[in-house]
Amino acid sequence: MSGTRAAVLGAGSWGTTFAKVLADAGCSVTLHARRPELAAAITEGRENPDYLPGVRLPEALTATTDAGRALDGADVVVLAVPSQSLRANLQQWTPLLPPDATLLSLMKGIELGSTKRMSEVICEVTGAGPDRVAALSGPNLAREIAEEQPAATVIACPDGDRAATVQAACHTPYFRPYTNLDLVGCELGGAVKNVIALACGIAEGMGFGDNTRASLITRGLAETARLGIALGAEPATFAGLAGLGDLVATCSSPLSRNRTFGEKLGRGLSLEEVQATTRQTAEGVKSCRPVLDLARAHGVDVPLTEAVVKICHDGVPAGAVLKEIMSREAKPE
Ligand SMILES: NC(=O)c1ccc[n+]([C@@H]2O[C@H](COP(=O)([O-])OP(=O)(O)OC[C@H]3O[C@@H](n4cnc5c(N)ncnc54)[C@H](O)[C@@H]3O)[C@@H](O)[C@H]2O)c1
Ligand SMILES: O=P(O)(O)OC[C@H](O)CO
Repeated sequence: MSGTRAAVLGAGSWGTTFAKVLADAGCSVTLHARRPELAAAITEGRENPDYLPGVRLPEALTATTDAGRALDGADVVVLAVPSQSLRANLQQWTPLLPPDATLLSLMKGIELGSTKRMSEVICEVTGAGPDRVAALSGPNLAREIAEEQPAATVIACPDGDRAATVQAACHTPYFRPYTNLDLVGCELGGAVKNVIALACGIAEGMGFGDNTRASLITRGLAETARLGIALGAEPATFAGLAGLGDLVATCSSPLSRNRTFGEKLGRGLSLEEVQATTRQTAEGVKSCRPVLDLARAHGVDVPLTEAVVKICHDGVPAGAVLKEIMSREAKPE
């Protein structure tokens, strides 16, 4: 869709990859990076060596450390920073936002403390109405998409026309976006799958195989849908790309940061030891707590999320949590 101007704020794995998708779809794209050396490597070297080494970035994509320059005249503003830093980042960017631009969240997390979804944080900080805010979510491991391996995704927005405009702006021969009006369900699917991927990684690290993973995926989907429905989501969303699709990809792929993080915990490393091994974002580590808080506030049972919180934050050994979860009261499926 030639003529669309996009600003992508956050030059990590997914921000850079999605900036490439937009450029490949015909948009003119400016990517905001925090470090000048990274902005220069992207604009002059056509590569993001820190997050996507070896991937050639298109000519229609430039990078800058100047947020005002990136946002000037943007039709679509894409937010691609870690969920827990969105509020602070947005407070700086809000005065620079073009008044009618669509605000598109790529983030998959729930805010600590407030238990807000990312679109709720965006509306609160920027004052934008909910019809101006969209979220993109689906089975989208950045590296695979940067390599142009075919994948599908969902653009969720309560305003269907706006969702369709974003869909057209990022549709390429390797990236196929669908629209969905269920913003709550799509955002929740993306946030909770990271918690379940941690559980799958922990199981992998403990030496368990495919039956365990399939059981976690299936019961993880059940608790995601229970919570989502309590929050007003459409049940069908959880059978779609932003639900089951993303859950399967993230829980199965060695490329997933959440699954990899869990695997190291399952092998016996402490949270701090695992954190020291990566600079990339494993959103489920922080989001598991607000997901549990949200579930408790709505009287929803989320045993796998509770188990992940215990292992990550309460120092309970994975073996003890496993025994507890397997001996829960037997019940119908
Ligand atoms: N990587 C993927 O495959 C993928 C796919 C779909 C969705 N997501 C989601 O997209 C969001 C961004 O993920 P990512 O993979 O690009 O993360 P990343 O860790 O690769 O990059 C994060 C980016 O945010 C910037 N940033 C700005 N403020 C920051 C702060 N205060 N602290 C730390 N970094 C800050 C960093 O400089 C970096 O450029 C996450 O919510 C993630 O769940 C990621
Ligand atoms: O690497 P992860 O675990 O953050 O997962 C990346 C994407 O969300 C997969 O869709």
